[in-house]
Amino acid sequence: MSLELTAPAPEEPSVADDGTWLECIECGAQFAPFEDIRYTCDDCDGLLEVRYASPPTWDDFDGRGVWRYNAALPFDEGVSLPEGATPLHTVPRLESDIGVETLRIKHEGMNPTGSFKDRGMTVGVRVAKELGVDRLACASTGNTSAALAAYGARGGMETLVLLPAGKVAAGKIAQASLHDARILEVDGNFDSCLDIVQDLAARGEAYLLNSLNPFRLEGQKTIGLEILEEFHEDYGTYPDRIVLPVGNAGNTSALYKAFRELVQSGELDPEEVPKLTGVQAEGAAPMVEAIENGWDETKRWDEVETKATAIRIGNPVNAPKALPGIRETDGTAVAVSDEEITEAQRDLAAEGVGVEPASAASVAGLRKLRESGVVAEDEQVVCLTTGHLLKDPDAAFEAGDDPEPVPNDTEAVLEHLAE
Ligand SMILES: N[C@@H](CCOP(=O)(O)O)C(=O)O
Repeated sequence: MSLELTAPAPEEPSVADDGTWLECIECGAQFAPFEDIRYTCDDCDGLLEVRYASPPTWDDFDGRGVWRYNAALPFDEGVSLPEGATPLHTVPRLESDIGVETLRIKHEGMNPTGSFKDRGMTVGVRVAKELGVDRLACASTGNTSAALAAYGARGGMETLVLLPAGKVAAGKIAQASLHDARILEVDGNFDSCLDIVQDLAARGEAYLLNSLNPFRLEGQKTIGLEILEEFHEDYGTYPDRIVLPVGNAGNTSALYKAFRELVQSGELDPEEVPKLTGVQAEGAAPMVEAIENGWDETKRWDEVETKATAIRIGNPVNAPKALPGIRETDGTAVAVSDEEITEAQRDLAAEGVGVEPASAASVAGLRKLRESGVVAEDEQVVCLTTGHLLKDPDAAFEAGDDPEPVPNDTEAVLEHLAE
């Protein structure tokens, strides 16, 4: 495996603030982290990454949840609900049915607002406070808006969310609404919403907290750190592969960064880095297209459709970070149909794990890759499930069984059960 490491400068650059700085992944330009607001490189518009003079070691970590990993984050604590420390479920029947040596499910739906976005927001909203901004904003297929609304409320800040009209699951809008976000429904898809939010941010109207913001991804790195720690505790090894749903490609980028930092600090052998394996819905699969064609960038899909609304995205902004993450860890990407997603949602539910459709894409993708022989039977695999079942009650009703009406009478109920 050729795990390319972009090592930090041997000496801290002059822009470093407490050993932390921002660096462009394209041209290497470096910026002070908290003096000005920027999301991309001033010189070439490339994506930025947060860099640290001292990458973390396992011994640095202490406590529970996202802030256990503060040695790998820009602050010691954040605006917290708290988040992280999600379960790594065993699923014995599914494991044997799919036919891999080990299958564990990292259920990010068990975060405070029901998705992994909370990990990014606890850091992102803390940074917003450091920068002294008033208004936070995001484009969202739903989960980011729910998390931003809750963490913004926790931080006492104004929040603005732009959603694609008619394409956001009910649970997610309810969350943004009750947490008092100002909700704008745009007559367009998620990618158009993000274009507008980027324009608003560029005009200084709001602080952008989508995963284009490099600090969001710092919080999301902790998913990878938790998986490695817990898996190692249980098996004495690290997983061969981590399979994850891909929308804006923030998690793929974040996990890759977590692994690179551990390699840099000598805590992880490049050979032990799990293969990052992305799964998209067939109707919204620009990353799969880029991986299959060996492209260095994705082409924007203007028309996207899938019942997995959380990954209904045609222009993944983090593709320049995520494509190398998949390639350099020897991973792959695969597209699955909506039917395969629903089937996987039922499979997980049969093990007691309730997830929204996009989350089930990881399991659907694993099954497909196992059937085609890309994933071997002796592999140890972790699938990431990104959001809770209750996020999308309509999809759950559609995938599950209908309630049966019965008379208000015990004998009649017994008769009905005997039918
Ligand atoms: N699925 C996401 C889409 C936005 O992604 P982000 O990670 O860039 O915020 C959502 O829940 O809105």
